[in-house]
Amino acid sequence: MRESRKPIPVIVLAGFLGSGKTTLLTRLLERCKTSGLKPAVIVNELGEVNLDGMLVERDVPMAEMLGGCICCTSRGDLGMEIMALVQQHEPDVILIESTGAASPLEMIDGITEAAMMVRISLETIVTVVDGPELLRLGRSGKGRTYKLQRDGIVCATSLVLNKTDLLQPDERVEAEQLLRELNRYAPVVAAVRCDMDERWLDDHLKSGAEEADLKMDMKTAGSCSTGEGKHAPGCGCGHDDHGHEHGAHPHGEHSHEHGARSHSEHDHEHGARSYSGHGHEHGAHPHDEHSHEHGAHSHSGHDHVMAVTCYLDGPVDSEAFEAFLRKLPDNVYRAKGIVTFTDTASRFLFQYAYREVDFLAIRPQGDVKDVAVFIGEHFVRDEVVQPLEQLIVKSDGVPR
Ligand SMILES: Nc1nc2c(ncn2[C@@H]2O[C@H](COP(=O)(O)OP(=O)(O)OP(=O)(O)O)[C@@H](O)[C@H]2O)c(=O)[nH]1
Repeated sequence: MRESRKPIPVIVLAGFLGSGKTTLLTRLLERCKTSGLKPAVIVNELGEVNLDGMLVERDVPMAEMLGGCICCTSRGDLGMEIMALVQQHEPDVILIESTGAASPLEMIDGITEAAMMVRISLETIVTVVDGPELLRLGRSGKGRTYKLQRDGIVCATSLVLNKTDLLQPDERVEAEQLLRELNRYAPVVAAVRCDMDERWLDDHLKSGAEEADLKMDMKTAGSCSTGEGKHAPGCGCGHDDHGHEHGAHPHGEHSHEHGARSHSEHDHEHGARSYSGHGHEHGAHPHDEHSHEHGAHSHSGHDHVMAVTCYLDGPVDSEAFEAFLRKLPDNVYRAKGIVTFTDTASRFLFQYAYREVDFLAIRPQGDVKDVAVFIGEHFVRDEVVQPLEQLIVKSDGVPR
């Protein structure tokens, strides 16, 4: 158990929607496990279901802040969650994954407020950057989405240039230069699937290890430092530690052509929270009045980023579902959820980010409903939800 007088380090995982925060969270948690560190996690999602928690092992204390953006909920809420975790679990390190639409600057206030009550210290803000998206938005150099992405980069103490497998070598150089221009101080590491080396992970978790006087086997840590531009090795894993099939296509194929990818998360459910403004504009969602009719709930954390949560009350055909994802409107840039297919035995966690689709076979514990969450800018809810509802096969075996 940690000495009570030493502050517990808090690490914020920031980064725009779909950049790879949950991927990094799972890597940090795996490293905590091998290092004997006891983590606690706070997960924040724009949708009303904790899909990001799907892969967090059940013995890791986790607080969920769902249905809104951590930086827009009252700072007190974040502070209360931190205090509750510290008091109940006495973790060695607290990892906070923010929604991809959060401004870390706003979260810092909440964490600092908690620091006045319990012994914690904000050690690191790691911002995970989606390489291709950075270039796309950086080249246009304008728009609120770019501003959100830029804010995350500017206030980072550590930057991960992720998804470099999707960048040409010259594009990677351009992306690194752009990051340098936006933030001259934070070390930048390029990565594929946030596959950071052990040294990097230990450096980010180390204050917890030192303070808690726990055994961190530094001999196993790589010799590579967190230097600028260091390229982390690509992920070669086919399985995760949770007995899930990794990277499985619903038809059993591993399709590189279609960008089928693997991913791991956890599930929980929680009620939506209310907002209090901190200098953002918050409008009611224009389609809110329809949301309950179809079992879907819409929510807008920032006025231009909205999330629609849609529960599915039957299975769908896997090919039709994948085709549906590929035809999502351009302004829906993130979708994720849990589906049951008519033509496979397993249920799947699906991920969609900027036209890339991933399926992961899962066996959720407990009563987990099929659900899809769509996140984007100013999209028309029914253009997304109606085609999906038409795919749902009712108990008589007929699609709607
Ligand atoms: N090609 C590629 N895909 C990646 C990489 N890292 C993550 N992904 C995929 O990108 C998608 C989003 O990854 P997540 O880790 O869930 O991203 P996130 O930032 O937690 O997403 P939100 O919580 O929705 O903001 C998943 O399908 C991942 O498998 C990478 O380096 N390369």
